[in-house]
Amino acid sequence: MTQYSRVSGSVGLITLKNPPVNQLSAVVRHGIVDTVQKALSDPKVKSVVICGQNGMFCGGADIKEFQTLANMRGPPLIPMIHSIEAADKPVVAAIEGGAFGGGLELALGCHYRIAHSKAKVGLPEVTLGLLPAAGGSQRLPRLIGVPAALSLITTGRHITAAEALQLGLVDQVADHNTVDAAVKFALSVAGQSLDARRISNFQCPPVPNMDALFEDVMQKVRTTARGAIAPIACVQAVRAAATLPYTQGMQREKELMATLFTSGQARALQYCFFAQRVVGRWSMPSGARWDTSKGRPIHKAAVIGLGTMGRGITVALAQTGLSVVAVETQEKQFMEAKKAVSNMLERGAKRSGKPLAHGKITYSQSLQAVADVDLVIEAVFEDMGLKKKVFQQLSAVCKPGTFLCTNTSTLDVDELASQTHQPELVVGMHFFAPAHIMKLLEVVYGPRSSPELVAVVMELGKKMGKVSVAVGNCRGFVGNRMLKPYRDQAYFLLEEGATPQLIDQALEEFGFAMGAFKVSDLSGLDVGWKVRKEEGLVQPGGGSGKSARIRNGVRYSPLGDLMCEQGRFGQKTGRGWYQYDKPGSRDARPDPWMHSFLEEYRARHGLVARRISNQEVLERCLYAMINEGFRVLEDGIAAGPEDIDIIYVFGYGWPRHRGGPMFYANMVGLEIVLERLEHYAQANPDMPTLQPCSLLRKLVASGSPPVNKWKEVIKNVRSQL
Ligand SMILES: CCCCCCC[C@H](O)CC(=O)SCCNC(=O)CCNC(=O)[C@H](O)C(C)(C)COP(=O)([O-])OP(=O)([O-])OC[C@H]1O[C@@H](n2cnc3c(N)ncnc32)[C@H](O)[C@@H]1OP(=O)([O-])[O-]
Ligand SMILES: NC(=O)c1ccc[n+]([C@@H]2O[C@H](COP(=O)([O-])OP(=O)(O)OC[C@H]3O[C@@H](n4cnc5c(N)ncnc54)[C@H](O)[C@@H]3O)[C@@H](O)[C@H]2O)c1
Repeated sequence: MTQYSRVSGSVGLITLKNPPVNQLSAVVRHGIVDTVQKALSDPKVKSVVICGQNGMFCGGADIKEFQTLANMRGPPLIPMIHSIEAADKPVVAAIEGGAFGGGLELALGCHYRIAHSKAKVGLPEVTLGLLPAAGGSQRLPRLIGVPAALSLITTGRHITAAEALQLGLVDQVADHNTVDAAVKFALSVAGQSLDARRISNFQCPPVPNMDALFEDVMQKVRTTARGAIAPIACVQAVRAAATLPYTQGMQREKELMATLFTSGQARALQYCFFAQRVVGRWSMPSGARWDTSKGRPIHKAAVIGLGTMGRGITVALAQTGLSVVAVETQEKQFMEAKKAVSNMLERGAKRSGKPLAHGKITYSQSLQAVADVDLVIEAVFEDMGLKKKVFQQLSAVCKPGTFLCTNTSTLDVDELASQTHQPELVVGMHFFAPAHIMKLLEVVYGPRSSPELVAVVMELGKKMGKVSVAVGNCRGFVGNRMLKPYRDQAYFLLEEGATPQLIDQALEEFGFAMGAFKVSDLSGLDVGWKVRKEEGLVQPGGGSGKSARIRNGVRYSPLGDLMCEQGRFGQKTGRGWYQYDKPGSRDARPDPWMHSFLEEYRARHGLVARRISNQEVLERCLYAMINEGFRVLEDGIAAGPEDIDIIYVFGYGWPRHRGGPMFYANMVGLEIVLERLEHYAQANPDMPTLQPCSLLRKLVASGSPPVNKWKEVIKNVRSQL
């Protein structure tokens, strides 16, 4: 709703009231239209201020209303904003908290904008698969110029009030009560001419070499968009602002929006927006939940092992303001880590403009130094024997009640918990490399983990700026468990006739940041090789005969092992599935050696290469992964499809505009996924990961309900077990 009052004698004050972010629902739009009308027709009112309740101006259009255009009721935003701009009394937007999307567009329709110094503004529509279609794409370039508008609209980034002032997006920044400041300002401009304040009348500030600018931006956007269409439409809309009269520009904005609105991408991105919030409302099979479990404050934390991961985790913790004890036993690593952490912190401070967090870290080579910390994150080598020893030591050294967390990527968290005096105080905190940058944190609880600890760790993840997802304990947890069948299929396709480039290209065209083989080169082929050797899966020379490609009755590809035997560990050795200029280089080039290597391999194993289509690559890799996702849901390892999707979008480079693997399966059609899996499983009886999981069958049998209804089917399936 919208509240109206007259203040300071002659200022009409309109307050948007629609928790949580004063989003512009139909009722709010009605309220704005009515109250603006009231203010303009009241002769005692000389100027108007629009603000939002609870320290928030407006979070934009109500995204929940975006199911279909036809469902949108109430006054449309565009004429509402036009009538504010056309008003003959000055209208001032008092921006507290934030003005985003339609909220900022509303403010751009006002004649003046005053923002609190802590407020943020932005046009994040592109992140929802849309563009600022209530005039934002046309007004912003007219106000702040084409280059700055392109930067804001194509990225959706939020900017501070200071930056907004510098760009001329707001007229004044207030340090104290913004509404009071806006009312004072409104009184001071009452009666003044508004001709020069209506942005739609402005010409875009001229840009030299405009064609070149747009070509350049379009090229950059196409490269980074990875198949997303909204950023491209945003450039086209700004181009219309720069080249067409306002009314025609608005028409173009409308046409572009109509295309985006009905695209599956907008649905996927809006699903991701809500899914990200759903995963914050975690629950455990025991019934413990986010809203009934209370954590306790963490003042001091420790990190054990300062290798690749430990360094990033130390930085992420220090940046939250915590005191951190960083422990590393090897002298060389110890010295290198200190330098590396310090450099990472400096770079982070430069990027964020926030002060350095150096002083908060103390370094030690002894585990005794962690005796008084509240929480420990272990990040030593991925070796169960070593980790068990470290957990026994931690349990002996730490004060009672200390939370013990492991950053293992695959090992059994319960087994580690069983090494300690208080197994209920042990969970996994699975960060992704680089740990201070990557957004995802998998929080892995076991059957004994205390809800208090899960609450603490989820909260800590939030403070570190992570998207934390609580999942159950199993090999590889959710992310790496689902990655295995995906990778296996990529290897099998190589054996059957594909090349690393062919597979990667298909996956990158789909929208992945990197294909499976480029990722493998980046993370190092030796990591998996070590694990497979420990598991007794590796036969020197790849073995021969039928058994060479079968392990425990299941198809196995020794290709990765053979690559490692040749010292081809990926980027670190300058050779892997691709070749690189030198070790450590990132520029992957196809390696002709690979051709003869694969030919020789196929000949040895009696395999006849066939043509593999992009469709087969996508179906086999993605559907195998999705099938495992259904098993994860069936096993209760993830609470719902949203958890899986968020893990993949934030941790594994899954294209956000495709919503995550489970949402994608739903978009493709569960019956189609089932049919294709059945087809491939029949052709490959030695690949059980292609055998459709029973939950997928049950979902199809219950009419393929939309993804937000799956939880009900899963609940029924579990209750029948
Ligand atoms: C032809 C047709 C013409 C159409 C015209 C188009 C107009 C326009 O260009 C389109 C838009 O404005 S598109 C919109 C452009 N605007 C945006 O993209 C801004 C989206 N919002 C945000 O980025 C963040 O919420 C804030 C930064 C506002 C606050 O961050 P924070 O303090 O960390 O809080 P939090 O945890 O994030 O959210 C709290 C709760 O609020 C909920 N909710 C939030 N916004 C909502 C909305 N607009 N709606 C509904 N709900 C919204 C959110 O779901 C959550 O509830 P839940 O029950 O837990 O799920
Ligand atoms: N590298 C990744 O991409 C990645 C991603 C997610 C999780 N992980 C997991 O994180 C953990 C660490 O991986 P990493 O890549 O950082 O390994 P790393 O080899 O880079 O670092 C491990 C560090 O631990 C130190 N260490 C060993 N024993 C120790 C002890 N008893 N006390 C203190 N320090 C000790 C080593 O000296 C080394 O510096 C592993 O469990 C791994 O599975 C790694």
